[in-house]
Amino acid sequence: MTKICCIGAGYVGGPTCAVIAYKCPNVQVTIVDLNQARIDAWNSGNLPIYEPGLDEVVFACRGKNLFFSTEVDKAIVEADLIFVSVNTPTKKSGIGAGFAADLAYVESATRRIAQVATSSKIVIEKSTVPCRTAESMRTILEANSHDGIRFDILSNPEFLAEGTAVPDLMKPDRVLIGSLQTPEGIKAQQALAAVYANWVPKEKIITMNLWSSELSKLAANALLAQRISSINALSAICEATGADVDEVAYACGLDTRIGPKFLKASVGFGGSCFQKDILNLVYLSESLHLPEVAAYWKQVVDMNEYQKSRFSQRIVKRLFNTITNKNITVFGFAFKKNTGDTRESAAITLVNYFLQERANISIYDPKVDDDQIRADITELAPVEAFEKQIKVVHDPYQAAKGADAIVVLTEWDEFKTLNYEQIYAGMNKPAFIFDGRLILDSKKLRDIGFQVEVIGKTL
Ligand SMILES: NC(=O)c1ccc[n+]([C@@H]2O[C@H](COP(=O)([O-])OP(=O)(O)OC[C@H]3O[C@@H](n4cnc5c(N)ncnc54)[C@H](O)[C@@H]3O)[C@@H](O)[C@H]2O)c1
Ligand SMILES: O=c1ccn([C@@H]2O[C@H](COP(=O)(O)OP(=O)(O)O[C@H]3O[C@H](CO)[C@@H](O)[C@H](O)[C@H]3O)[C@@H](O)[C@H]2O)c(=O)[nH]1
Repeated sequence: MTKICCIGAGYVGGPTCAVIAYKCPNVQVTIVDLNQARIDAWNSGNLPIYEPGLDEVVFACRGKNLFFSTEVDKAIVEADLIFVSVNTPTKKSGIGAGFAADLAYVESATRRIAQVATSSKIVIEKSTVPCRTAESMRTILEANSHDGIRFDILSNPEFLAEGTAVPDLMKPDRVLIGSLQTPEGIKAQQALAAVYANWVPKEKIITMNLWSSELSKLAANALLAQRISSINALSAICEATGADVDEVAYACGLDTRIGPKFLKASVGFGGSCFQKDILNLVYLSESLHLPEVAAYWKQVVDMNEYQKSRFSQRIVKRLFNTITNKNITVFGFAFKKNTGDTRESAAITLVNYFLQERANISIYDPKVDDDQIRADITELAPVEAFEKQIKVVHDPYQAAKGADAIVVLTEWDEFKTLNYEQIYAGMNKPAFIFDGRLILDSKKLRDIGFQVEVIGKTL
């Protein structure tokens, strides 16, 4: 029986390897992590991450061919293939701070493999890493190889999006497997391809060289984020001219060369990947002495910051140039719908801005934990300000009671079907609603009596 170990039981390692176990009953999968609480949650009825369809997958195989454990060394020793799926956050200090990826976790997982392995392994880079990281991993592994043990390194970046992780994994657009183009590298590539071939059509399993595979991951995220920044840049022109950004996106998206996806204007992209990976690409470009290339990609992130600040300023301006002591209700704190994840969520930036303007804020999100909201906000603002000015509320109607304005920051479907007559009745007048996700029926809201402001539209 093939044995797979996955180091890192996070948003990627957990769902990815759970789906492998689900689709490959003849493969034994052990997902390990140093974080005991996370592993305990994976072994409980309440999984540590919310993803539609994930419970079914995990509960179907857990205890059969899927295991969660903190026994990292044991799982490494037993495995034939080892996924390294640890976090690679942006460095907060030292060389490259604010841009470069922090590879400390990748390195420590790699060193652990080198230290404890007693047989040859295929080591798979699943984390998103700068181009040529596999070379450093190989150097560490080879320097620590002993007793004729061989390590082959593959790059197998993950393209799942949060909120749709399970369907993305079940039916991926493509699976990339990069390897050194040596006979051993190609053999390792085939071994991993054989695992995916249990459910992914052969033509979607793409093999290529290691560096192309590593760079393709950063490139795909940069191109996706660039589309959002492009439509957001156009949303500013729409607001200034009377054009409607949804109509512009629709018109452009009908061109088959452009396509309709990822052209939804918004308050700005969030999530743990886009900003981190673009900054990583910017750093890589600078390290390669390509300043023009670095500046080009940096602009995608700058435009995203501009969009958040532009929307905040529009809110204050419409609320008669002050929100001090006004009641602002925030609908949605997650970085996108169908996830409880708040990493780099636009809501964090906006709520902090409202705090600085000394507004009273009530926040409603259907999935994000209260503690998470508190942690995100107090990372930037004093705890006293949080205590005094912020309430986390578990009911949208309660959250909007007595509000001067509602600000929609996450595109949760439930926000479309709330009873806005009831909400309007309980708000201060004039009652404002700011749609940062272009999901609400503006006409209906205006008929109720709301003052409605939508990104990329002048109503
Ligand atoms: N979140 C996504 O949607 C997504 C999608 C594609 C790729 N990625 C990439 O995948 C990687 C992982 O992302 P994530 O969101 O799953 O991160 P995460 O923070 O949710 O999970 C990483 C886990 O690795 C564990 N870990 C760190 N070092 C370890 C070690 N030495 N031994 C054992 N466990 C260790 C941490 O405790 C943590 O639980 C990142 O490089 C990210 O860029 C993320
Ligand atoms: O038209 C759009 C599409 C998305 N977003 C926002 O963009 C952010 C990112 O969304 P999405 O890409 O759907 O979620 P992620 O989970 O961050 O997934 C991205 O990042 C992952 C981590 O690298 C990759 O694996 C995925 O392919 C890539 O889509 C969110 O804030 C969305 O609300 C928009 O504003 N407009």
